[in-house]
Amino acid sequence: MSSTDTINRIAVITSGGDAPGMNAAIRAVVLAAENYGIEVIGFRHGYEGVLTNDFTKLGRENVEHILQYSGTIIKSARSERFKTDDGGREAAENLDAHQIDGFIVIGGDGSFRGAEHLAKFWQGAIIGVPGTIDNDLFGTDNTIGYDTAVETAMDALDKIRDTAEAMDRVFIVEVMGRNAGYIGISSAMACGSERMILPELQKDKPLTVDALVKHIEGVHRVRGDSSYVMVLCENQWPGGAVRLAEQLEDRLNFPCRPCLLGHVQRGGRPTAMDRILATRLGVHAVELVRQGKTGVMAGVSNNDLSSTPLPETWMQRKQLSQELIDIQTKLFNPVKKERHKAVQKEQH
Ligand SMILES: Nc1ncnc2c1ncn2[C@@H]1O[C@H](COP(=O)(O)OP(=O)(O)O)[C@@H](O)[C@H]1O
Ligand SMILES: O=P(O)(O)OC[C@H]1O[C@](O)(COP(=O)(O)O)[C@@H](O)[C@@H]1O
Repeated sequence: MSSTDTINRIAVITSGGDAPGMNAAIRAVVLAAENYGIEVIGFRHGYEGVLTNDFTKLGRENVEHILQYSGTIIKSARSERFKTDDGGREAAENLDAHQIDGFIVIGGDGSFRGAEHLAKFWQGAIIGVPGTIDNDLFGTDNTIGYDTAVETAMDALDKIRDTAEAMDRVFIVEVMGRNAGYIGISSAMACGSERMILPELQKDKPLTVDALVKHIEGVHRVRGDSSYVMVLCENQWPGGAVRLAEQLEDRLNFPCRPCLLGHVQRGGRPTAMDRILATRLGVHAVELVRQGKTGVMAGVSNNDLSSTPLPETWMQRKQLSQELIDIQTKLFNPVKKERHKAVQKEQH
């Protein structure tokens, strides 16, 4: 394995879904590397660029003023070809041809699986940097992009609430997260949503149209005419928010509107939190390469820098906060509160 003295050149890719803050992470890698006299090259379009040898040299002048922009200056992509053994071997040959000592991949769990795949064919140091809006990686408090995505969802939900409240409407707002409920629960709490449909809760006790209708009617009974904003995580309802809105409208006989936030959540100015996280993790990744570490993800745990073996990042499940779930589903659930009051009245 490489040691501090032998690190001359590092390659970096952004892979999988782009996330706000990826540019800040690239910048941090380049500036930290330059500090140690290490050259950096960026392969474009993730692993695909490593296969096609599509690369660019990255120096201070390329990255100085990019941290306020989302997207990624070296582009991101998904590559099916890389997943094969031939793909892995070809990528390794290209990295050797460039005399790369360390490889930094900024992406999500799929990209880290790709890093493990590469390690079968390539001997250099491989470090993962968690970049995904989904926040679904074990070994780091937050992933790069998550905070910005929640801000974006919150902004949209606040706007939806204005119309919902003015017209006493039900809205179903679909947020991203693939199969994780982090964006869902955080944006729901930040906006005082009446109901959330999260993958983590659906697994134990899937919600039905009947249960949702009952809840909406319960909220109307408690509050009178009022808005009702539901946060639905993607992939949690057949047909998504559009279908669910139709099903509810059929039963309730008043307007239920769907709203899909989609890729809006992947763009926009990264929040300060994401820029700072990305900067810390980019620098940390370079330091890990210099220390001769490989096969780990650079993370921040309890606000301290950490490193976690790559397979653990996707094999161990990061848990949603039970405290947040309880506040949303029990303490602040208007219908549960009504029942609680009724029980208290009976007891006196
Ligand atoms: N099991 C795997 N083996 C090899 N490469 C993989 C594997 N899973 C994902 N990859 C590579 O990582 C890329 C990004 O993965 P993907 O799941 O799409 O995004 P993310 O990293 O955001 O989770 C894939 O297109 C593929 O090139
Ligand atoms: O970019 P695509 O192919 O539309 O994929 C959408 C998916 O990407 C994400 O935005 C980010 O996920 P990844 O970081 O794992 O790619 C998910 O929330 C969403 O399910």
